[in-house]
Amino acid sequence: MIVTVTANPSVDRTIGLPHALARGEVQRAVAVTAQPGGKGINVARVVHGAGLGTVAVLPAGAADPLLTQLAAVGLPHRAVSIDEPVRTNVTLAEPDGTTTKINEPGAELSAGDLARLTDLVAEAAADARWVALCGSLPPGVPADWYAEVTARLHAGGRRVAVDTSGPPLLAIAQARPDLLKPNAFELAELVGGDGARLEAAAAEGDLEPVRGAAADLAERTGGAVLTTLGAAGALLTTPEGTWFATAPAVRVRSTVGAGDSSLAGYLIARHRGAPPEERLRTAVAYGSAAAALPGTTPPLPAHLDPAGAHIRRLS
Ligand SMILES: Nc1ncnc2c1ncn2[C@@H]1O[C@H](COP(=O)(O)OP(=O)(O)O)[C@@H](O)[C@H]1O
Ligand SMILES: O=P(O)(O)OC[C@H]1O[C@](O)(COP(=O)(O)O)[C@@H](O)[C@@H]1O
Repeated sequence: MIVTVTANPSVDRTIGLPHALARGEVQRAVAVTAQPGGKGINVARVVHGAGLGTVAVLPAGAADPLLTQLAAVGLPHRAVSIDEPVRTNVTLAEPDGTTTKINEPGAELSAGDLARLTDLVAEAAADARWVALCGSLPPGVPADWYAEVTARLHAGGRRVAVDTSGPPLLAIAQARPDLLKPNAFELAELVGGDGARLEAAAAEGDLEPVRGAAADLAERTGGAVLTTLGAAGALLTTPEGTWFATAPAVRVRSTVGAGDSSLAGYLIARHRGAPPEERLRTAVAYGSAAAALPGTTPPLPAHLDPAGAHIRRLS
């Protein structure tokens, strides 16, 4: 069982444009979709699609459209009821696959909401092997909440994966999560440097900058670090070794949910007892399959091209 936590869920509204985005001009959308979103929800949908047990934990009012959407897609979930509506995050999708995301701050959680969410996470995690804490934190939630929840889950013998950014990411390393999933920009936030340069160097075959940065981070957390590098692939750093994988070539339609799908792929393979290099292969296969699908559509096993990922051991 893999439990996911999304303190700041969303309804993802994807607006398809017929041409490249033209700032300051009127453009007509060619397609508009609304899908359940938020990082933990996306991870849980991929895990569910792979046939593994999962529960997504989140805050949302009983009549919120997000819960209707989750019921419609059949995702097992448990929600703490809140008063404010769940946010809407907008993606502008251009024909060449360029995606521009505008994420709202999210529904504020009161101290009582947060206490109930924290208790629900502990309760849902009772049967879990892994708990994935995913995404930004909404207003009202302190930046060290993931660190606090991680300590509580560790005390109960659970393994914890974290995918976040900004202040909650800076606060998590000292809680020693078992797995961190930064992208190149988040890795640079944590250890310094320039994320775009890390990704560009990796795309040109120079893996040393990202290898060194991820090794620094892994030393601080003591756990594994899965650094995703967009079209350049991903790097897995563990106490047993470091591996790089190229991403399978795909026609990109929407990269929204690609990183979440990578994390889900890693956890699916880990849950099945796969060795590190196969976990990495599964992660990039899921990430690239997500990038080839529209909006926030979660990839299924049938969408994967694991042979399209080439794995190299670096150390
Ligand atoms: N343009 C792309 N072509 C192929 N695969 C991609 C592309 N962009 C992302 N991916 C896949 O999705 C994974 C996660 O992407 P990334 O952009 O690093 O994550 P995040 O969404 O967290 O920023 C990558 O490791 C890769 O497998
Ligand atoms: O919590 P954040 O950082 O605002 O991100 C939430 C957004 O990210 C997503 O989870 C997609 O994430 P990735 O593209 O990084 O996989 C969307 O579903 C959601 O709208």
